[in-house]
Amino acid sequence: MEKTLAIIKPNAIANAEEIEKMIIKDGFTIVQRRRVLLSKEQAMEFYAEHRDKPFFSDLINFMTSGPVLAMVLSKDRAVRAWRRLLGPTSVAAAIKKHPDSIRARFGSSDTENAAHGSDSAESAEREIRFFFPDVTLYPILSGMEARDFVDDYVSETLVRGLTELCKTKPADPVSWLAEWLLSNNPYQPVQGVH
Ligand SMILES: Nc1ncnc2c1ncn2[C@@H]1O[C@H](COP(=O)(O)OP(=O)(O)OP(=O)(O)O)[C@@H](O)[C@H]1O
Repeated sequence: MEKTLAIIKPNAIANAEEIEKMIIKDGFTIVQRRRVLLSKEQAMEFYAEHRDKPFFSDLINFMTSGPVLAMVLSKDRAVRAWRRLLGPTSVAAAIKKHPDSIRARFGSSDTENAAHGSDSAESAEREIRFFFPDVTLYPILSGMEARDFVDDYVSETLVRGLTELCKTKPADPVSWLAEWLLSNNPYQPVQGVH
């Protein structure tokens, strides 16, 4: 499944719930979500390619004027599908040509156009890293591949954890097991020594 980055911009954050419903209805899975207030430096880095455009300072002021909701969306051809649901950059064009699109419904001007979407798979990867540095971008395994992965990397540790759980009998077994698995994961990332 392809992934893309969606941002609900400050002028549409009050409509985030309704926009999320549109996203789900369109068949996307929301893999990650994070509400953040961008600093000017972060917004300038994110929109660096537009640094010489006349609308750049308005864009930076707008994007830092309130919280944004960043989401990783997953679906077959997610980049293209999300941009279709967004509608054109210009809100006037969106209202005219795609009145059901997110920008037509929730945008208020060419800058305050409600939401963002990555423009290619490459941009999506970079932009997802920007907001979610820890996210796994590898495809989610299914079927035999998933079973092999569980056999090779999960079962042994999980059985050890469940055995300890039975011995310990904690009040909240789910949280206890989650903590135990985090502390006993044999595949923890190793910190390099520089
Ligand atoms: N002509 C313009 N006047 C004012 N603001 C603009 C204009 N063109 C773009 N912007 C603002 O800059 C953002 C980035 O522009 P870009 O050309 O990358 O559009 P986009 O790819 O449709 O939008 P986004 O990158 O936010 O998904 C736009 O979403 C909009 O907020």
